[in-house]
This record gives sequence, C-alpha cells and structure tokens, in this order.
Amino acid sequence: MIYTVTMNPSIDYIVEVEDFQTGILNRAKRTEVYPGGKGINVSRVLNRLSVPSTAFGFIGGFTGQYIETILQEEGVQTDFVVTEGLTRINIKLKSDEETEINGQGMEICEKDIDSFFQKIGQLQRGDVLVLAGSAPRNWSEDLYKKVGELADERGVNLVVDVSGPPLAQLLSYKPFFMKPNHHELGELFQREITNMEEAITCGKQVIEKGVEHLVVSMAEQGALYFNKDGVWKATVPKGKVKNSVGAGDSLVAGFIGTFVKTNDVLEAFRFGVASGSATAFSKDLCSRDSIEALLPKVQIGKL
Ligand SMILES: Nc1ncnc2c1ncn2[C@@H]1O[C@H](COP(=O)(O)OP(=O)(O)OP(=O)(O)O)[C@@H](O)[C@H]1O
Ligand SMILES: O=P(O)(O)OC[C@@]1(O)O[C@H](CO)[C@@H](O)[C@@H]1O
Repeated sequence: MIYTVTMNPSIDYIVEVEDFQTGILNRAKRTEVYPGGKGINVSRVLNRLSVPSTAFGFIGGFTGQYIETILQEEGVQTDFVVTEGLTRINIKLKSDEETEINGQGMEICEKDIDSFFQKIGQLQRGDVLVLAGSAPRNWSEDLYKKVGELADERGVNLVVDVSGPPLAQLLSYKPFFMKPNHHELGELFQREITNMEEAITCGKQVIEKGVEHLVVSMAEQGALYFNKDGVWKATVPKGKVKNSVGAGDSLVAGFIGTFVKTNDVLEAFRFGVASGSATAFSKDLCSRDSIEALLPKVQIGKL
C-alpha cells in the first residue's frame, strides 16, 4: 500500500490576474480553489492512475475539512490527524509570471504528533511512504529523523520529496526514491547546479550514499534518472505552460504509480516525466488521458 504524508497541507487559491500590479486594486479574471500540499497532490494523481493510496498528515479548521471532503469525493482514502489550528491557504498568482505565497502553516501539539507516529508505526514491510513538502512550524529535525528510523525499522520504502536541511537528514536513511529538482540537489552539496553535467556529478554521489532510485528534474530542460547501474536522460515534451504548481508531485506520482504496477524503472521514469509535463500544461493536476497523450514525446536514453 502507498501512504503519502503531507505534514503541512494547504488550500491552493489560484488567482489569475491580467497585468498584475502591486499597490493598486487588481480584479481577478479567474479564481479557483484546490486541495494542496505535495503529498496530497501525489495521492490525487495516483488516484487518477487508479493506484490506491492513503493520505496522512495534519489538517485543521474549515480549510482542513474542505481538503478532506474533496479528497474523499474524488475517492482518495484519508487518515489525517485533525488538529486545533487552521490549515493554511497558499496563494498562486498567475499573471505574466507565476508568483506563489505559501503560508507558514499550523503548529502541531505533542498529542497530535504522537497520533501521527502511531499511524506511521503501523506500516508494513514493502509499503511505500511518500514524505513530501514542508513541515509544521514547530517540527524539529528530530521528528524527520523519527520518520526515517520508523521507515527503516519496518522495512518501508521511503520516498522523499522535501527540500533544505531535511533532505540531507533523510538521505542517511537511504530512501527508496528521491526527486529533488536541480536547485534542491545543489543545496544538498552547497553548490549551484546550472547544467546537466553538474547534475550528473552530484546525482551519482547521491546514489553512492545508498539511494536506490533518484530522479533529478530540471523543468523544461529535461530530467535525469539514476540508479546503481547508470544514468538516463529524458527529454521533456514542449507545450504551453498553464500551471507549474504540482508538476514535481505529478512526476513522483507517475513514477511510483507505474513502478508499483510494472516494476519497470525506465517505464516509471517515462511515465513520471509525462505526468509532470501533463500537469504543467493543464489548469489543475494531470489526468490519465493527458499523460498518455504525452508519453510518445518523452524520449529516454542511457548516458
Ligand atoms: N516548462 C515545462 N515544460 C514541460 N514540462 C515541464 C515544464 N516545467 C515542468 N515540467 C515537467 O514537470 C517535471 C517537474 O518539474 P520541475 O523540475 O519544475 O520540478 P519541481 O521544481 O519539483 O516542480 P514544482 O513546480 O511542482 O515544485 C519536469 O520533469 C517536467 O516533466
Ligand atoms: O510549502 P510547501 O509545503 O513546500 O509547498 C506547498 C505547495 O506549494 O506545494 C504544492 C505544489 O508542489 C502546492 O499544492 C502547495 O501549495
């Protein structure tokens, strides 16, 4: 079974404004609301691929309730810890450029943290645990360590899509799959990555540290897949970008969803990249049809 963890979910409030300007009243041309947060996006895309998953994490208030209602209506199984705070609202402003303002999120009390770990403690050998996105304000580094330790002890396949110090910390638990973008990969090595060659050098070092499968995404420039047998590059389809929010999460869902069905890593890589691009070219997250339409446009070659 696949479990996703969104420790800091959000409602994504999409606001489209023509010619946005600061310091004046702007009127929106279009507004939309979606359940958000990286793990939740992974669960929503998996569901579109007919791969079941359970969404874990913390929700609170009317915004949290909205997320749970929509996920359940879509058929995503949920097992959130309900807290006393209010789930954040993240603003995704679309004008000539995309601008995002993400809230800080709630603080989580000890009792709710314990309830969360009780759920993680019940996972079984071979389950997949996708840990994605930022953490609650008062989440200490020790708690990431605890997730890593529990996954390790229980033989759970850990999938990591986090950034900053937690990425380095979780690396020591030898995740089954990691998907940094090239900026996040650079952060891990305290350097800037500007091209494929630099990404390849750093990606190989991540595999040497014991990660089983690594995808480094570089938006429209392409993506790299690494395992102990080598490095592969995927071309990314060309198209008009409507929404890059959730493109990385869609890649994770497409990869994991295909891998659990087929056990074929290169097919999983191809499907993952097509899923990321299908989301980039859609208003919301990708659909199965939009992914399948792009599959022939993703070429994979061994480097
Ligand atoms: N401009 C684009 N054109 C085509 N595909 C894209 C574009 N941007 C993103 N993608 C697709 O989405 C995947 C993930 O994108 P990206 O490298 O931006 O990840 P990310 O930074 O984790 O994304 P996110 O915006 O969700 O945080 C890419 O591998 C690609 O398949
Ligand atoms: O603040 P975080 O947790 O880093 O990211 C949250 C977020 O930007 O990530 C998703 C897209 O990947 C959105 O649905 C959501 O608003």
